[in-house]
Amino acid sequence: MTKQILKVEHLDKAYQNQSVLHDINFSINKGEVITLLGPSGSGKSTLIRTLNGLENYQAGKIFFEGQEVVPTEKNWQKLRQKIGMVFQSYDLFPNLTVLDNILLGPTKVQKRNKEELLPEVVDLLKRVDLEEYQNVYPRQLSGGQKQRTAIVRALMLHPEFMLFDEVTASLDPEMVRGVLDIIKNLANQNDMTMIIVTHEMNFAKQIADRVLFLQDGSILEDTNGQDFFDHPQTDRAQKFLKSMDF
Ligand SMILES: Nc1ncnc2c1ncn2[C@@H]1O[C@H](COP(=O)(O)OP(=O)(O)OP(=O)(O)O)[C@@H](O)[C@H]1O
Repeated sequence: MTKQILKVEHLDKAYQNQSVLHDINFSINKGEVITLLGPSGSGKSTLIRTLNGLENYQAGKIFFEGQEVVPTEKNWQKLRQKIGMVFQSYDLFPNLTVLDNILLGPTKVQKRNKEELLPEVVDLLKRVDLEEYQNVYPRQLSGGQKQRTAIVRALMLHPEFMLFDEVTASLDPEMVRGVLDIIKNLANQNDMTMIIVTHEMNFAKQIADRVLFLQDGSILEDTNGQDFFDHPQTDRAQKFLKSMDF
């Protein structure tokens, strides 16, 4: 049976007096990959951050695995053990090595011990080609390496659901592919559920089971990935794809 991971109902969000998300409704099932597309300022980052409790909202409901999320900081903290998030800025601690950055969450939040965690960290670092960098500090890494470290850090908490917010936006072009390949591998393995904000249209087309297209804070299209790229229904989405040279 298909398991619904997340459902959003009638979500409204404003910053001060500026309304940025209006009546957002969608759901995502286990193993599904959604890409969130839309012009700059359409509300993509705000929406994805709201799903992880990093932004408050004024109206609407969010359900995680069938249960309504009562939006208190304590509840979000608990949920963030199940919902991993990787941002455009890597947010690594500069005074901690790669290894210690990765171990911080599982040791502090989940109270697991370092020795027990090490084989898993090493395995994940191997998978992202960073095995040699365990004892290096973030300032000694390239942007792509930092981003791959941030992804491993998120995966160590064994999330059921991953949110990626423009993770390649600040990377040099030659670093982008490595990071996108890791996300693609994750999507193909483990039945990982994902919502991805990206400006990389080829990647979005390859990975998206579904596309949510946002415009001015509203979902204009919620459609199967292939259909969105082959036959966008709205003029606005057609124009958007053209503007992205797609
Ligand atoms: N912290 C904030 N305070 C006030 N307004 C904000 C804040 N963050 C975003 N906004 C506004 O909310 C709207 C949506 O911004 P958001 O960053 O979610 O869009 P986006 O689709 O992710 O854009 P981009 O593709 O450029 O990253 C914009 O008008 C933006 O100026």
